[in-house]
Amino acid sequence: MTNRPSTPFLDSIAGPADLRRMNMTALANLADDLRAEVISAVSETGGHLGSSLGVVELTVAIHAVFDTPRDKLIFDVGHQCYPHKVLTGRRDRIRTLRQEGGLSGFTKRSESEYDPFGAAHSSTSISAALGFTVGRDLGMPTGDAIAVIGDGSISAGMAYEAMNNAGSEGRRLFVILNDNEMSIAPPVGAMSKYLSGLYASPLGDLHKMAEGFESVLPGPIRDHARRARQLVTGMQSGNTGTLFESLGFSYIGPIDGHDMSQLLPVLRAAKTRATGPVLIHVCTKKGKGYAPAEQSADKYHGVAKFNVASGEQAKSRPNAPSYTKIFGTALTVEAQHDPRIVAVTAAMPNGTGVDIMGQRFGSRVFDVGMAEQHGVTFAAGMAASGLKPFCAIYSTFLQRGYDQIVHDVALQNLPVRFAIDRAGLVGADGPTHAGSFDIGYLAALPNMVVMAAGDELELMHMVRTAAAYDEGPIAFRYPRGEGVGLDLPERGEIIEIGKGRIVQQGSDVAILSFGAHLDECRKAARALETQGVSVTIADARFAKPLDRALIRQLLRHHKALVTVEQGAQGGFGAMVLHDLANDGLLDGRCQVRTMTLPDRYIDHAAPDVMYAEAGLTAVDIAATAMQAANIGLRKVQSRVVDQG
Ligand SMILES: Cc1ncc(C[n+]2csc(CCOP(=O)(O)OP(=O)(O)O)c2C)c(N)n1
Ligand SMILES: CC(=O)[C@@H](O)[C@H](O)COP(=O)(O)O
Ligand SMILES: [Mg+2]
Repeated sequence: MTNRPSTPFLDSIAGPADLRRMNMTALANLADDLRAEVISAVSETGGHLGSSLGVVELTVAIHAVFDTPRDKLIFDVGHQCYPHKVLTGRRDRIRTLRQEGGLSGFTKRSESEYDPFGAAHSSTSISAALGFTVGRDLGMPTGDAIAVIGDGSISAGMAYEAMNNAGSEGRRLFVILNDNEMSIAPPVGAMSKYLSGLYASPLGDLHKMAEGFESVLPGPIRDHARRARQLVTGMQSGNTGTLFESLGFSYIGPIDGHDMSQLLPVLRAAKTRATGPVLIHVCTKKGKGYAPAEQSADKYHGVAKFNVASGEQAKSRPNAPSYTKIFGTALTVEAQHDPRIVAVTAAMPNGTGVDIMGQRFGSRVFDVGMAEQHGVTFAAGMAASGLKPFCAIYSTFLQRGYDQIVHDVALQNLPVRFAIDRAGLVGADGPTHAGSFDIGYLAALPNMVVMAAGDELELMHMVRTAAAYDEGPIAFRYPRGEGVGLDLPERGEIIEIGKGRIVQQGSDVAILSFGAHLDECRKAARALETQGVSVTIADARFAKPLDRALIRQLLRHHKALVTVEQGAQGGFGAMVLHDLANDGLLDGRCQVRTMTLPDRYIDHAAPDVMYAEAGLTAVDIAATAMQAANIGLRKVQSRVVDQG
């Protein structure tokens, strides 16, 4: 166990109710202890450190002023909730964060009454908070609702939808904008510039304060605020105030989100006076109070385990480059060959690897901010203009832009290329981030071509194939993490649309893999072969259009055909069943089984543990093949385990 910090103030409290009896100095001391505890805990678990450090004082102040859990505190994304979890009865488990059986890395309703709403996908907090205010006003047993949303997350369309509605509803609602001038990368967009302008003036910290709040503020802050507001209002003659006020919110701020002498009176004033929606603009530093984080370009947004003294992170020693890196490099090669190739990311240039292309072709890479819906249709417009857009969005986040894929891309048959990273189970981020559904939701769409890379070489082929394919929309998926360590060429080959490939030829059972579980299928085949079972492995490559000839060939020549995919029911296996059933080929001569993720959500753990929980290991695949072919289940399990 690494040495734990001394945290006397934190040790002295049992929960948020204790904070309401503490004075400002004690609360500031508590915040210092809380920061030390979070740094210590995350050094042992890894996780979203930077965001959590930025809201330590804010979290203490909110719990000190509001009556949580009756008042509902809703964090947007929830990656910054570690201080909140320590304060709300989970300090004893904080070092299980993001580990099998441990605390979630995000807020989660089933984890605590202090987590009234789950998160992880951004920009949902204001909508949820507004929902709680309606509940309150219609007599449900709930108090105030406070949404804490970051400057990155508030740039998403859903946040505006919610503010627009909140402004017209006029209900008492608190939105705290946590503005640290960072998303995962530095923020982009006009909103980011606008927010910077709100506190860039020389009028000191509190140059903008909503009318009516000054009267309940303590002396020095009140006078300073009144003077500042009068100055700003005078300067902006004719302009009633901020964007938020135009949306029907009272606006307070910007205030220093690390200064308890500002946070406490402002939150108390807002709580005392608010009769409608209030937005409190709080300026913070991502990574605050931990030098390695503050000095890092990404502010330690997502870290591995690390040494507290040095900040040095535990380096994973992958045996191969990540799929992400291979994608980014292959895309850059294609961009060299074709000036029409452009790339779109939704605030994740590094996570998707398009930053690699950006280093060479910066003017052809577009970061639209946390705005997947816009990003998809933006790419559709690019395609309609004759460009070749690669829209690189994680599988789970692409869900945010589904109607745009249907309505703006597939229906118009526009050649948008979807590079879908984090396909399948992703590990510590858990079920909110699992890339489970893209196969089904894309293969259902007429005009859509749906591919999945069986390994990193296949990914290179698919990037080149997508670059060359201009007949309509095309998508290719690949998992989080590294490939199997293949030697890779300079550039991939173009593969024939709708054609799969035989990986090895056998005769008893056939395993038809779609995507990167191909390696697990190889392990299953090896185990089966030691038991005298002859196995064909085929890589489908396409869920749409299917390689119907290959599937019929497998069906004709084997006792069993097992499909395997890193996706939910209703995906690749379902497409195969549709095809066979409609040709009357499911006559039992060859038994067909489809292996998918189960119809439930898999809790966070290491990916291999999650796939075991999902029933998708090599042992599971081998056993399914044996059962389907009605071949006695000999000691398959032991062989697979022995081979590892
Ligand atoms: C819909 C969606 N897209 C992308 C992400 C990935 N993501 C997680 S946090 C983050 C940046 C959040 O920035 P901000 O809201 O400013 O919070 P901060 O990290 O600065 O505290 C992004 C892009 C997400 N969680 N949800
Ligand atoms: C909080 C959030 O949604 C992102 O930070 C996400 O955790 C990134 O996932 P990767 O670590 O797979 O890039
Ligand atoms: Mg931010």
